[in-house]
Formats: sequence, C-alpha cells, structure tokens
Amino acid sequence: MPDDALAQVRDQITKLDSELLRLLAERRKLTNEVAETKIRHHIPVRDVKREEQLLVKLIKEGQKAGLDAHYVTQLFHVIIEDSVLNQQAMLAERANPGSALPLNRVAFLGDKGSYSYLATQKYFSRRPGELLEVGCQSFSEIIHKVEHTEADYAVLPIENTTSGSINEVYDQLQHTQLSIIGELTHPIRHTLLVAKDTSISKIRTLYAHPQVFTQCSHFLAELGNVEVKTIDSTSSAMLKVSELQRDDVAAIGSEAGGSLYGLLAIKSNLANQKENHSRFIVVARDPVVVPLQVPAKTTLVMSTVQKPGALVEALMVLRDNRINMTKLESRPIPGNPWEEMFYIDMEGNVQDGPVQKALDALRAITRYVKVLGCYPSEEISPTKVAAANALSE
Ligand SMILES: C=C(O[C@@H]1C=C(C(=O)O)C=C[C@H]1O)C(=O)O
Repeated sequence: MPDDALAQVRDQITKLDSELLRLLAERRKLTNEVAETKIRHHIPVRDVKREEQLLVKLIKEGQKAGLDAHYVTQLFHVIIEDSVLNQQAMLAERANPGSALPLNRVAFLGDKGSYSYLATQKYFSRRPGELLEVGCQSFSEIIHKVEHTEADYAVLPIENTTSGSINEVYDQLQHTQLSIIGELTHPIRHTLLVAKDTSISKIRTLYAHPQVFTQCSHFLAELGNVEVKTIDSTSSAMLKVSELQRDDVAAIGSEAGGSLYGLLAIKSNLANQKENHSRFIVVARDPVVVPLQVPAKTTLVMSTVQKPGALVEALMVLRDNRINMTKLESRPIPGNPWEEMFYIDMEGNVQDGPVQKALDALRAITRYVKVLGCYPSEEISPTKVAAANALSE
C-alpha cells in the first residue's frame, strides 16, 4: 500500500477510535443516570437478567456485522464491569456523606510504576477528589502513615493467584485499628524490562521483588547464568535498571510501569500461571457503610478455643446463616506457639441480618472475633450467555 493510502486509512481508524471513546464516555454517563434511579428507588446495582438480554442482542447483531460471539462477549464484559464498578462507587459515596476528600493521600508499596501504584491509580480513578501518591518502603510504614494521619488510605496487596496470601499484610492487620473499606483485583503481567535494546541471552543481572521471583520461578529456572537480586519493590527494580543503563541488566515489572521509567519490554507473560492477578485491600482509619444494594464482603479475624473441632464449629455458623465464605487464612499468634488467628472473608453486609446473627454466634463460641471491615465487593463475575443460545433464536 503506498504511504499516503496507508496514512489515509490510519487516519480513518484514528477517527473511529476517538468516536468509540466518545461513545463509551456517553454510555458511562447514562449508566450513572441509571445509578441515580437505583439510589432513589433502592434497586440493586447489578441486574444480571438485563445484562443477559443485552449480550444476547449484541452477539446477534455482532454476528450480522461479522464480529464473532467471543469478541463481542469479551468486549462487553469489560464495558459492563466498568459500569457496575462505577455505579457501586457512586452508591458507596452517597452512603457515606462527607467522607469524600478533595485530596486522597494514599500510601502504597514502592513508587511510581509498582503494581501497588497501578492498583492505587485504578481504584481512585472511580472516586472523587485528587490523588496524592505516598510511596513507602514497607507494609509497616504504610500502616503507620495512615494510623498517624500522614495518609488517608493504604492500598495493600493481600493475595495473588500464583503465589497465594501475602502473610506480612495479614500480620499487619492483626495489630491495627484501621478498617478495610474496599478491595480490587488487578492483573499482574510480569514483563522483562531493559534500559537498552538487548536480548535475553545477554542479561546477567536481574532485579525484582521476592514475590515476583516466586511468581516467575519457572521462567527463572530456565534463565541459567543470571544473578538474581531481590529488591524492596518493583519500582525500585525499574529505577535501578533505568539508572544503570546497561544492556546486561533487567528488571521484572509491568509494561505500563516500565514505560514510566523509559524501559523496554523484551519478554512478557513471565508468571508461572497465565492468569496472574493480585487482590488488593484498601484501608482507612474509619469504617464505611456499604449500601445494601451493593454486593458486600465482610472480613473478620478470630481465634478459636483450644478444643477439637473448634474451627469446624465456627465455620458451621456461616453455613447455618447461609453465608458464603470466600477465603480462609490462618496465621500464627506471636508468643503463643501452635495457636492460630483465622482470617475469614465472607459475602455479606455487617448491617444485614445473616452477618449480624453469625457474628453474635461466633462471639459466643470463640475466644476473640473482630470485624476488620465491610466493603463493596469488586469481584464482578461476568454474565454468561451461551453463544449458541444467542444465535439460535
Ligand atoms: C446500567 C445498568 O446497571 C448494570 C450495568 C449494566 C450495563 O452496563 O449495561 C446492565 C445491568 C446492570 O447490571 C442497568 O441496570 O441498566
């Protein structure tokens, strides 16, 4: 294709992409109007039936336009997830009048470009007020900053789909008076980042956070003659590589983060598992009220009495109240060998009957129970429609 013809078609594509963005912004505005009605009439945010109808219609229309069902479904999952999360954030804000700050000072691990930084940006992009990032060197520093009003919120990674729970964060939660007020999941796409155009075979030194090494152990095992250096955060690893400007030094981090340091990605998908996500919690000094129209999660920490079956008994309380437990984690209690603290995430709102009843029952049979927070659940499971159904009608 001659250069000017290529430029012309690209020009049309650029215009179409801008138009798509404009339409998406318009759609978002309309869904915010829907949220206003839901607030007035106490209607739940999520309407899976409506989503199904919409998807079936779109899959059919897409098919006629030459777009396959999978593509249309994937696209609209992202769009609908965004709409549901925005509406949830709107409702949560209204349920906590006066809580919105003009400036949100948020403490997180690392600096610009760390995964925690990217998660922080994502979470606060849906919330009013400006964001002031407060990068920290350790989880205890993050907690300290919020406890001592040097920051308003903290964003902390709590678990990863490849490496599991982040014990240090659980241990911090045992001692703090802060409350969990939100959660989010963020895809972790580990990429090999370099400062200069080079190849993997030339790399001799590799910087990354220890969690990252765990998540990429298969890739690292294949690397061979490379000195692996652990560093306190992904952003420190990226900064180091950008400062050194050598063709035999690399860092592992996200491509988006690396671009903030002018780094090039020479290999992506380094994690052992293809689907690598981290779940982050957002904590603040005061708890929040979660409106009943929004799916909520409650996290508690408890220690059971020392007798056989004590944990089972506690879990039966959840079953008896038809509460779905989404996570159970145990951590040692310092100074009490072989005793454990149990952390439980469950679906449900502390203002609602079943969770209140369960908490009362747990208080009666355990040594200690504390609610660490009740917050809107950001795990938006995508609505499924069988493409065959959509196309057969
Ligand atoms: C916008 C709405 O809220 C949610 C988001 C939807 C969407 O983005 O299309 C559809 C149904 C709801 O789960 C709605 O109820 O119409």
